[in-house]
Order: sequence, then C-alpha cells, then structure tokens
Amino acid sequence: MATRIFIDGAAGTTGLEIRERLDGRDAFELIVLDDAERKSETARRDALHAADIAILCLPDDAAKESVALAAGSNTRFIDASSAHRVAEGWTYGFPEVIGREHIAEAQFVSNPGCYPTGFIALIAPLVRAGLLPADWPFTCNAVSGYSGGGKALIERFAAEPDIAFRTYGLNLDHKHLPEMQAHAGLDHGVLFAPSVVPAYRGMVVEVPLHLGAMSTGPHADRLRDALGQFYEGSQVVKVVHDETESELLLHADAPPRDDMELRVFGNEGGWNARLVARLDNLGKGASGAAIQNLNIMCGLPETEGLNL
Ligand SMILES: NC(=O)C1=CN([C@@H]2O[C@H](COP(=O)(O)OP(=O)(O)OC[C@H]3O[C@@H](n4cnc5c(N)ncnc54)[C@H](OP(=O)(O)O)[C@@H]3O)[C@@H](O)[C@H]2O)C=CC1
Ligand SMILES: CC(=O)N[C@@H](CCC(=O)OP(=O)(O)O)C(=O)O
Repeated sequence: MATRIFIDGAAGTTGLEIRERLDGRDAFELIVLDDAERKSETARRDALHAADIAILCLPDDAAKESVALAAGSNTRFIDASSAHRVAEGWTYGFPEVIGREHIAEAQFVSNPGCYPTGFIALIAPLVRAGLLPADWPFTCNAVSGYSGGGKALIERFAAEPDIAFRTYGLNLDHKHLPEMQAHAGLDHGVLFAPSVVPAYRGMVVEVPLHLGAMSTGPHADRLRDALGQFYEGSQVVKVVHDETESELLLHADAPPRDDMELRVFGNEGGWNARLVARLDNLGKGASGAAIQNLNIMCGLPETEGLNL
C-alpha cells in the first residue's frame, strides 16, 4: 500500500520542489488541498490525521500549529522549518551525521537548515574526531541564492533587480545559530555572516581556520582526509579535491541538485585552511534532504528521486 503524504505548505518554494521530486513515485500517494482549502485549519487537520507522513514546508509558527493539529494521530513528521531543530523529542534529519537508524525509526524528524547543512557537514566530523577543538571560536561566511528566503525574498529580488549583493543577520542572532552549535558539538556559538546574491538557488558555506593557532595543530590535508573517510561511500555528500582548483562559482541559472560538495583548501604549510561546502539551498538544504529522510523513514533506497 502506498504511503500517504501530506505536504503542508505545498504551494511554497520548498513544498513545490518536494512535489516535483515525489512526482511519479508509486510508493507514495499525495493528499492535496486546493487553493481555497490549503490554509483552512479544518482541512489541514483532516489531512494531517489522514496522512502517514506530513511534510511541513511552512513558517515556524504554522509548523508548530500543524503538529498541534495532528494531536491524537500517529502521523509522522518531516519539518522543513526551523521550529524543531533543537527541540526535545525531535530527531535532526541529517542522516550522514546523525545516523540513518535514528531517522528510520523517528516519528518527528526536523530537516536541517540550509546553511547549517554545510557548516555541520564540515565541522561535526572533525570535532568528533578530536581534530578541531569543540571550544574553538568558529566563524562561518556564507552566500545563498535568493530562493533561500522563500516567496518573500524571491519577490524582492524580482522587484529590485539591481541588488548585486546583500549581507544580513547583522544583529548576530540568525535563527540557525542554535542548531549550528548543537549539532556540530560546539561549546560556543558560531560567528555567522550570511549573505545573498542574485542567483535563484545554490550556496557556498565557508569556515576559515587558523590551524596554526590550535593546540591540536592539524594540517589542512589531515582535515580533508578525515572528511573523506567520514563520508566514504555517500552518494550525497562528496569530498572533492583538485589541486588546480582556484575558484568556486555559483551560476544564476543552475539546475536543481541534491548532493553537496565539501572541499578543504590549505596554504603551503597547511596551517591556514578554508573549509568550503557547496550545495543547493533547495536541494540538500531543504527539499532533497526531506526526500532523503522520507526514503529512510519508509525503508526505501535512500537516494530514490534525488537529483544526483
Ligand atoms: N527556501 C529555502 O531554501 C529553505 C526553506 N526552509 C524552510 O522551509 C519552510 C518553507 O520555506 P519556503 O518554502 O522557502 O517558504 P515560502 O514562503 O516560499 O512558502 C511557505 C508556504 O507556506 C504557506 N503558509 C503560510 N502560512 C500557512 C498556514 N498557516 N497554513 C498553510 N500554509 C501556510 C504560504 O502560503 P502563501 O503561498 O499563501 O504565502 C507558502 O505557500 C520555512 O520554514 C523555511 O524557513 C528550509 C530550508 C531552506
Ligand atoms: C537567504 C535566506 O534568507 N535564507 C534563510 C534561511 C533558509 C533556510 O535554511 O531555511 P530555514 O528558515 O528553515 O532555516 C535565512 O537566512 O533566514
């Protein structure tokens, strides 16, 4: 029997991309609310109770409301919002880092944020391996395509086509900070500098490191090797190394992709490093991650339906 899926927020940027990835898959039957009903509390409650798995592609408050509306049901959840990423009782849906077995059995799965996906992928394995200190004052610079801000930012970039670059989060309290610290296993908060460029999708998340100033003093090559070992065999997270590479680009019209590339660049002595993740904010940063988690929760091949 097909698994019944209700995408709450199916008309939004992330919801639409999840529908695209589910299209034509016999394992799933979609419960769809029409435009007149998609924000009706009654219709959503009925759909949430009828579903085996609900995928929430909503603002945080509406996502919390959906969980409350489903009270009394056995519905399982994949929440794409940031409402439950460090919440008690929720499993962080990052299979490569958290472990598939936890996601496979969970009722409540929270998808990671797009920027944290890159940051945690780079840092968590290295802290766990003792190669980077958990109490290091980590910084993170990142640039995202404007679809990362959902419909509102897409409309803004359409209305203001002369925006060439936008830095933000200048009050240093970006909503991704708690999950970055918690799931990378850090003692302190991260100094995070996000920005947006006039490309629809795609992102580069970078962690610059003065390795020479650490008591652990790892060489950049050692960090790359450790990441390579950690993600060995993954079809989604790939550690890339090309000594001739001297730049990374995002393209304004890049196609959707659900993988993520990790790179470690080091200076000649290896005591300075730039750890860089490149991913699609709407792919492994949102919709691709939701499909990967859905596959795992349903016991299906993990990468089915992904753009790899
Ligand atoms: N965009 C991205 O790259 C990423 C997004 N996310 C998260 O995923 C979630 C969805 O983001 P995104 O798709 O970008 O956002 P959008 O703004 O594009 O879509 C949100 C959708 O939710 C609908 N909605 C709002 N309130 C309600 C409600 N009470 N009941 C039913 N539907 C409602 C909106 O309706 P309407 O169309 O009428 O406005 C809209 O269709 C957010 O929490 C976001 O933070 C996570 C990772 C990456
Ligand atoms: C460019 C842009 O605005 N990006 C969003 C994050 C997108 C994302 O990861 O979604 P969550 O809100 O679910 O965490 C932001 O900085 O708030």
